Amino acid sequence: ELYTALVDLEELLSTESVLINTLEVYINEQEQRLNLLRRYADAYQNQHDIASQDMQMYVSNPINAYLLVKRLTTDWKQVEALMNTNVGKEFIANITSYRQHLKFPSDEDLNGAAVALTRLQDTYRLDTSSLARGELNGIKYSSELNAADCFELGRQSYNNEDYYHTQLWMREADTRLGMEANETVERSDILEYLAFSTFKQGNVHLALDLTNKLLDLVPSHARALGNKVYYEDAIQKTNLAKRKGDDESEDISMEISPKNQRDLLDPVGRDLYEQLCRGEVMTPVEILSQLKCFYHHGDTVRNKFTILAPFKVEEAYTEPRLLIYHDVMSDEEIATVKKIAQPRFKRATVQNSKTGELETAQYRISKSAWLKDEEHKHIAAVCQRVEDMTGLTMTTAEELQVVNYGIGGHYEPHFDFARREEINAFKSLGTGNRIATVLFYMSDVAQGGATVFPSIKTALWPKKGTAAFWYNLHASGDGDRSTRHAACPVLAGSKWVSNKWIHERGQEFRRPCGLEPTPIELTA
Ligand SMILES: O=C(O)CCC(=O)C(=O)O
Ligand SMILES: [Fe+2]
Repeated sequence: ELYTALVDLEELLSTESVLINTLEVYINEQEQRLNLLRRYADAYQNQHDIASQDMQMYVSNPINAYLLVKRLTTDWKQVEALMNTNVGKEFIANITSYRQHLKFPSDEDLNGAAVALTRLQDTYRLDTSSLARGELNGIKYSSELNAADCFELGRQSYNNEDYYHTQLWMREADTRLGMEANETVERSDILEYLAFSTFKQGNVHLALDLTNKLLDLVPSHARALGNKVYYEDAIQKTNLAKRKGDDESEDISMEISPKNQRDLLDPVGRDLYEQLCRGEVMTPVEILSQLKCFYHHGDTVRNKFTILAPFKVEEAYTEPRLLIYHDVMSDEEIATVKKIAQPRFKRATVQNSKTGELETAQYRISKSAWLKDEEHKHIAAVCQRVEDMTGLTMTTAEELQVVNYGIGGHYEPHFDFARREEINAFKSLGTGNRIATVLFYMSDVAQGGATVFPSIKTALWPKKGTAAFWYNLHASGDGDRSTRHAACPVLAGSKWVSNKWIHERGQEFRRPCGLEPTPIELTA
């Protein structure tokens, strides 16, 4: 699961460089072998030409006779031996041993990376051709995809039964193939996937057209012949049914699959979420006009430092009160946190609300690790800072969770607090629910990666060193459902955040009334 964090992908580049070296050495050895064989062949040809001029004369010379026999016995044995040398075997054995100590991606990684690309494509409305040209929102970042690369994206989508993206990428593969001097994929393979995914998307006529095109290329294509009959049959039945005026059987076997699996989930909510991620929806002006910036001194008795250097706080929303603290994590602290977290990264899990089990899920793609205060003075300092910022006790807070998002990494809308219906959540901790969240941004993100709150139409854009703060619970202890939030997919760059989740126990006299007006929850 390397694709889930960008830091892991970096290691793949060292794997690649080892492989490139190995391949170079292999090619050299093969070339040497072939050169030697070439020399043998030339020598044979040379002698043979001489012999051909006058064969009788040639063999009547005892030296020639000897040489001829020699060439076809011991010499030829050497040629055979050379032809037989399996240089590759040794190299393959080497590569197999690399697999034990170098990072290699798996087929699952390939699928994950492909799904991530299609997710970015949907969320940020990227058109397939621009993406294939290596452009993200008009900015050219990477190399282009060739027809075979596009074909593979289509094939991965197909394997995930995502026929919408199969169609998009197979069409792009076809377009790109038309421009290729050295074709990287067979057109018939593209057409086969394209026809079938078109059928799956409900367009039998087009599926038939495409199948006919495929049969023009490969008349004996067995599956295409079978499908052609099947599609023609389906069309005929539909026509027949139409003539009979029998509405019910109109769409025989034409199951129309949704755009993709995720569109099955609450389309309105998804739309708003994606608009926020794209920066198309912003906090309503009537809220914006109420927002202020201020200095916050915190507990100046305990921490005199904040008298001189108070926290710079910016309100991002009123109710729930969303606060942005500027410059609350130094570059040095960030470097420490990243360094300690990286070797411990594990794919982030989510709690199954029915079984209580932790499991991985497509809707949360990142890697994370937990850091204890004792591990480094910088980690302890960050924890103390959260106490100074919020006035809440850290004695019942969770350890610092550090997160890195990989290609298309994201976390779909969720609550940080446990809902009543959820089994097990936080029970074992004995510290109550997650009363508040502090989310530190430990990197800037080139494109995408906002934290968005759909219920309040607000997006926070990552800025290195800042932190967001909000209460997840009303003063009553009930969850504040308007704090539902998500991490948008990262489009370009690497996103690092860390979370400090603060719990209820110990806050009885701490939650400052002044800082947080708490309306009575009406909607729980
Ligand atoms: O990364 C983000 O922007 C939000 C992360 C988040 O919501 C979480 O980890 O609970
Ligand atoms: Fe969250």
